[in-house]
Amino acid sequence: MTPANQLPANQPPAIEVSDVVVRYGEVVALDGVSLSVASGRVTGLVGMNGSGKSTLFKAIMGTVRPDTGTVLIDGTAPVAARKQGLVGYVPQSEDVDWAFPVSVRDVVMMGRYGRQGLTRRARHVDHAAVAEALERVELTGYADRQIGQLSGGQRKRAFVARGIAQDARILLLDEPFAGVDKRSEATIVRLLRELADDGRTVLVSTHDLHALPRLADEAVLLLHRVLFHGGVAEALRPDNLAHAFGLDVLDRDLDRGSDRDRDRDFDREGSA
Ligand SMILES: Nc1ncnc2c1ncn2[C@@H]1O[C@H](COP(=O)(O)OP(=O)(O)OP(=O)(O)O)[C@@H](O)[C@H]1O
Repeated sequence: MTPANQLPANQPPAIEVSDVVVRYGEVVALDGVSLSVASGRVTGLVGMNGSGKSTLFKAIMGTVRPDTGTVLIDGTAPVAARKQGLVGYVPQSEDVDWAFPVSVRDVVMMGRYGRQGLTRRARHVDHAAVAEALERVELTGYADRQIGQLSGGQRKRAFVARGIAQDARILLLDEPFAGVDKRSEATIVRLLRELADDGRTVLVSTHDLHALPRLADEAVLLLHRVLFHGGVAEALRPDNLAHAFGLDVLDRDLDRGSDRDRDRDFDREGSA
C-alpha cells in the first residue's frame, strides 16, 4: 500500500487542490487549502462544524468557484469533470428534498443522465446498471418506494447507488454516517472499501471518529486549511484532534482563566 501523501511517481493525483481560498462575503471558509488525493484509497475528511468540509466538496465539484487557487480532477477542471460524470456526490441529508416525488430507482437512474443525452431515454444498459447498483447497496426490494420513505441509512445507500450507477471515478460523501444505523454504516463502509479496491477515489467527510480506522486508509484534518494529512492512527492522536477541533484554544482559555483566578486571589490577598 502506498503511504499516505506519497503518490506513485507516474500517477497524477485524482484530486489536486492547490492553495484554494473560498470566501462567502466576510467569512473565509477555505484559507489556502492544498491537498492531493490518490486514487484507489478511502480518505477521511475530518473537521468540526463550519471548518469548510462542504465548501471543499463544492470546490471539487465545481459548484463553488475558488476566489484564488485551483482544483484539478484527473487533470481536468471541476466543471468539465462533473459534466463528464467523473465525480459522484452523496449529499448531506439536509441538502435533499426528501418529499420530492421520485422513487429510489429514479434517484439511482439520475446517475445515468450524463450518458442519456437530452432525451434522457433510459436504454437497457442503463436499467441494467441501475439494477446492479441497487443490488450492491442491498436496496433491490425498495426500488419503487418514494425516496423519503426510506430510513436515514437506506437513503444514503440510495445515493451511493447513484454514484455506482454513474460509474464515477471519484466519489465524495458528505457525512454518510449521520443518522445511520449500524447495519447501514457497515454496508456503506464495505461498499466504499470495494470501490477504492476497484481503483476509485473515495473522499468521505465525517464527524464519526470511531468509524475512521475501519473506513479510511488516510485522513485529512481540516480547519479552513489542511492541518494534517496522513495515516489514520496519527490523525487520531489527541494533540492532532485537539488542534483540529479547537481544543487547544479551549485549553489556552482555561489556562488564561486560571491565571485570571490566580491574579484575582493574589489581588484579594494583597488588599486584605
Ligand atoms: N452559502 C454560504 N454563505 C455564507 N457563509 C457560508 C455559506 N456556506 C458556508 N458558509 C460558512 O462557511 C464556513 C464553512 O462552512 P462549511 O459548510 O463548508 O463547513 P462544514 O465543515 O461543512 O460544516 P458542517 O460540518 O457543519 O457541515 C462556515 O463558517 C459557514 O457558516
